[in-house]
Amino acid sequence: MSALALHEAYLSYGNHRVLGPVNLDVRAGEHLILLGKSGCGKSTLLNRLYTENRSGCALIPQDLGLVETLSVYHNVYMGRLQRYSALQNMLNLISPARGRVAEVSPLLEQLGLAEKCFSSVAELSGGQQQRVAVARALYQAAPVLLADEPVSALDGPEADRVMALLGQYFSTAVISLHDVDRALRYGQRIVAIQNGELVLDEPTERLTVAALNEFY
Ligand SMILES: Nc1ncnc2c1ncn2[C@@H]1O[C@H](COP(=O)(O)OP(=O)(O)OP(=O)(O)O)[C@@H](O)[C@H]1O
Repeated sequence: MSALALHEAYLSYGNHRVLGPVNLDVRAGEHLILLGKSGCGKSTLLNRLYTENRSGCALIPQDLGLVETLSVYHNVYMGRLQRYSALQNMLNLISPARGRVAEVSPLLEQLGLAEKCFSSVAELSGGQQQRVAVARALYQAAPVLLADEPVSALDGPEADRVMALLGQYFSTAVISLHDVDRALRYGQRIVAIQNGELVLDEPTERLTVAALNEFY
């Protein structure tokens, strides 16, 4: 069953065509990794998938989309903002609801952020901020994850832990990465972008690091 699909799609900014025609079916239950040189169009593709499937997707954007003046807790809570009334959201902003804190805390624990729950995001390192964006996506618990280089600011072991966590929480995901070795370890299917086209679309088991390095 297809979870997300684009058929004969052209992705442009004004007159500048970035990708197209794009034909892509993301099947429910698969982890698809997007690879390709900087500027090839990975974010553009992820953003289009999100724009067309907003209600069913959790997005970790490349710029993280955090509110730096708010606490870690409040940023993670934003993953479920739509589930609550405006009044509940406002009250929670002033005084965090105990039940919600109890839901968010284990996620922060898993991401090594437990002690930062009520710190403002502005006070965190880049890697910590990236983990807050990951926690917000986990908390949202949407059927599909769209993630744009979600571990780029993390060291190797931490990046692997976060990738494993994303895999555990989301059965269906489209994730852009720059690390081909990690792509082979975490993806079931790899799509590479080059010169405005999806030039490779293969199950991971048919691919090697050397084959993927061709796209860099
Ligand atoms: N808002 C925008 N307006 C105009 N052009 C844009 C915009 N965003 C991206 N582009 C252009 O679209 C192309 C694809 O950019 P995109 O950010 O999708 O690449 P990417 O593969 O995600 O790159 P990176 O790996 O560096 O994040 C680039 O040529 C970029 O300059």
